[in-house]
Amino acid sequence: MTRLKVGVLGASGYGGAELLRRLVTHPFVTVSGLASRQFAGQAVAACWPQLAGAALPAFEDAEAVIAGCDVLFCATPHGETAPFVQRALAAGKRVVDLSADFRLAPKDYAAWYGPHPYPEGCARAVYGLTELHREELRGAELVAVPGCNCTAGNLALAPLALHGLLGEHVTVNVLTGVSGAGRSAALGFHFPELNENARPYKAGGTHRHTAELEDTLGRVAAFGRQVKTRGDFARPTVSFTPHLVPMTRGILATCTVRPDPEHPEAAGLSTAALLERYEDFYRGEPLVTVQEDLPQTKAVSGSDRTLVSVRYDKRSGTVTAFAALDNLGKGAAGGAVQAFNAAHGFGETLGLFTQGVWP
Ligand SMILES: NC(=O)C1=CN([C@@H]2O[C@H](COP(=O)(O)OP(=O)(O)OC[C@H]3O[C@@H](n4cnc5c(N)ncnc54)[C@H](OP(=O)(O)O)[C@@H]3O)[C@@H](O)[C@H]2O)C=CC1
Ligand SMILES: CC(=O)N[C@@H](CCC(=O)OP(=O)(O)O)C(=O)O
Repeated sequence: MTRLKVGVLGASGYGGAELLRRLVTHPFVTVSGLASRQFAGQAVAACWPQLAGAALPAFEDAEAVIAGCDVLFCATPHGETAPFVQRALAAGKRVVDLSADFRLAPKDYAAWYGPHPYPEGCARAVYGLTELHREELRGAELVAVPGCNCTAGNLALAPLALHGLLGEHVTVNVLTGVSGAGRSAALGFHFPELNENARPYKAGGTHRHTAELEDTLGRVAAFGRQVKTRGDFARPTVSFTPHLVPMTRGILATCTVRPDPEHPEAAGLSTAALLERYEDFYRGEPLVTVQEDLPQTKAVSGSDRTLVSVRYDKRSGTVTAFAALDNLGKGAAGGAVQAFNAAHGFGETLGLFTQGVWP
């Protein structure tokens, strides 16, 4: 099979670096270009010591990267990315976008981000959570890779959504590593401010990932296991609170719901019964492991796996679902390469890391 020429925008950022670490090992990919404004003209090692010696071209400007590729990965900030995507699609390229620019319908994007820079593009995008959109991803010209917090929360809760067990209100709390804020994060992300510290942020229903959580859970409740990106469906209300904790990588999502006591399955709920439903839901998934042990972030660090578990609290009638993933792995670059593989009919784990590193 001929190799696809793949270009990466935002290659000097954390998401970009993790894309390169995966794409250099992919048997059906040649990395044809890397873009950075800060490092244009320099070798990759000038920016990334961990990639010194890898078979990668020097950084150049974004337009040259777009012109030279078959498939473009965008690891650039939301709002800045849509114009690149528009130009790449117009030039007949396929796009895998790690930013938030094509995840939501234009009216929802406007509510959380402001006016959409290229609203027509949204209709061409497939949401890149492969476990739920695998069929729809095949042949997709534009993949909108989910956010890291949403990947964790939605993988934790999707089996409950399928069974109608979300109840009236969904609470999603995440602990997130600092690399989630990107390499260019500002004051407040420096070591002295983070070390020995844990702090919530964007609380009170203000985090832009709330819309993505509600979208995905609504889709699963409405359409079942293989869902469509667009369409009419009711959304649950999600209360989402992220917490920044002093670790480099990782997301741990802890999600609590109270199923309707009148629901036909409510009387038979137990942890064992829930784990069985989760195992059914994720059976055969190469990158999601359902386990009885409670997930922890170190077990997925450096990998593209997600660990999921669930508990029933009989006393309060609540279900708590957990997911752990690496925000730069399954939560960004790993999820992106998995969706790229699904879109192109490649083996889904090509280029990916199915095991983590420990310690
Ligand atoms: N970090 C994470 O855990 C996750 C990140 N994402 C998303 O992935 C994308 C990248 O995030 P991350 O790698 O963390 O961010 P970083 O801040 O680490 O990197 C951002 C990259 O974008 C480039 N860039 C910034 N502004 C522009 C611009 N106007 N035009 C062209 N290039 C630009 C920068 O390169 P230079 O300045 O050299 O040009 C840099 O390479 C974002 O959309 C983010 O939301 C998604 C899931 C998880
Ligand atoms: C620690 C931290 O700040 N995390 C970021 C993660 C954002 C992210 O990467 O998600 P997108 O792809 O949607 O931008 C946040 O919570 O906003």
